[in-house]
Amino acid sequence: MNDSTVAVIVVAAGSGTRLGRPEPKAFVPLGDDTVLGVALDAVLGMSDAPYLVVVAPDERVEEARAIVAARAGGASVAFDVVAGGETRQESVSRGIGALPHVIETVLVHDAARPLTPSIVFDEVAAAVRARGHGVVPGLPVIDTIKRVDARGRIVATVDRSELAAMQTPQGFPRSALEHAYSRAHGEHTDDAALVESVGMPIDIVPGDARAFKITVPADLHRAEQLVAERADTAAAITTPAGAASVVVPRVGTGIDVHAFADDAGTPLWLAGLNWPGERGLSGHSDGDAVAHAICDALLAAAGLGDIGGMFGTADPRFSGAHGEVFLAETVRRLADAGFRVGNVSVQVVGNRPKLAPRRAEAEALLTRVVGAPVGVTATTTDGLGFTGRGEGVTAIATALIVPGPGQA
Ligand SMILES: Nc1ccn([C@@H]2O[C@H](COP(=O)(O)OP(=O)(O)OP(=O)(O)O)[C@@H](O)[C@H]2O)c(=O)n1
Ligand SMILES: C[C@](O)(CO)[C@H](O)COP(=O)(O)O
Repeated sequence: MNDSTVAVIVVAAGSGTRLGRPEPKAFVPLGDDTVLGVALDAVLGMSDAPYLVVVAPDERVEEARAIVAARAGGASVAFDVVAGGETRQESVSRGIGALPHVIETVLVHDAARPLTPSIVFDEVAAAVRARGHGVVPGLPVIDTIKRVDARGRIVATVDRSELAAMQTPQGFPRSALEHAYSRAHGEHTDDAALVESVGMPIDIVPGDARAFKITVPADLHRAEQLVAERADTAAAITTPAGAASVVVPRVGTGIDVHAFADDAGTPLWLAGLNWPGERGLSGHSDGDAVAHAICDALLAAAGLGDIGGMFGTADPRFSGAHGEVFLAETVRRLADAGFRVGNVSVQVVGNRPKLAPRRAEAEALLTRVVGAPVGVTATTTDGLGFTGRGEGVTAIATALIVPGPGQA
């Protein structure tokens, strides 16, 4: 058995009213499994197996125990299953009550977010241990948000740069979580809100688009598609029949360089974002080297040429055009050619802008436009070369794409 001091409480006791299925949401089929089963696989994929507490509807505790035992036994993971309460908060509270004494770090996770990658659990647990206080994954808010009155009339537009959409797993030192649960008043929709309410600090780390919550039928449909894609990939790689028709992914590389503009008033657009206060890049379009490098990597992988060949270098229709325009069209052309994007990794080389504070925002925006995970990293060249002298920016992208039937 594991001797971890980390526990994950998986809350699965909700009824799933908004999903509108006869069975509670965690027991709804997902692929050849259930929502709960898929969520547990993600937890059990952590690099160090945690202690597991599953909180199930009162009448489904034994069914949940069988689902957990089938997996946790093989993984030598110690676990408990307890009955939940009327609200999520009550269910979490009952999960906390089932923690063994040795546990020091607690992650609370919604079973309703079954496709959360295991690495998110690892990162949240590591961050809680390193910082000694609460850590929750969040994504930047992409839509414009309005405050609305009871009549449905807009009262104000909220500054979304101050907002983040909360996901789970939400991690806390055990002592902080227990303290907050023993002191908090009223009902809170997540554990961070409850811990905040007693004045304890919580940090946000980047969430993951795959950690979306299954709330309404469209979410379940999206999860089913992702699970089916995962199963197809696994079958292609692991089964003898699949080996004969294995789908070979393709990779492509793209590099783009733009000089900083002479005019200090030129706005900077990079990674799809506007960077107020930073000098812009020169170019026929908006000079977004990150978006352009990604386009080249995608086009190269698909054998569709490059961004210059596709959009020209002086077409007046693209004068000042934002990177999103080129990216969206590139992805569309790939789809027409029978490819879908697996993932993209792009590195920015330059002194400015400092990417780290807005990395999550850039990744979320690019991920949305590309329709697949986009990771963004940044580095400097220790003062060497044109990037080191602060004369411009380089971006280097690698894209992995998957051919559809007939393309392999
Ligand atoms: N009494 C409750 C309510 C919710 N949850 C869990 O909290 C997570 C987030 O809740 P939500 O997605 O809102 O689930 P439901 O309450 O089931 O959905 P609905 O509000 O549509 O009924 C889910 O994993 C759910 O199982 C729980 O354990 N106990
Ligand atoms: C915990 C949570 O998933 C964070 O986003 C969310 O608050 C719970 O969902 P609900 O729909 O508010 O119950």
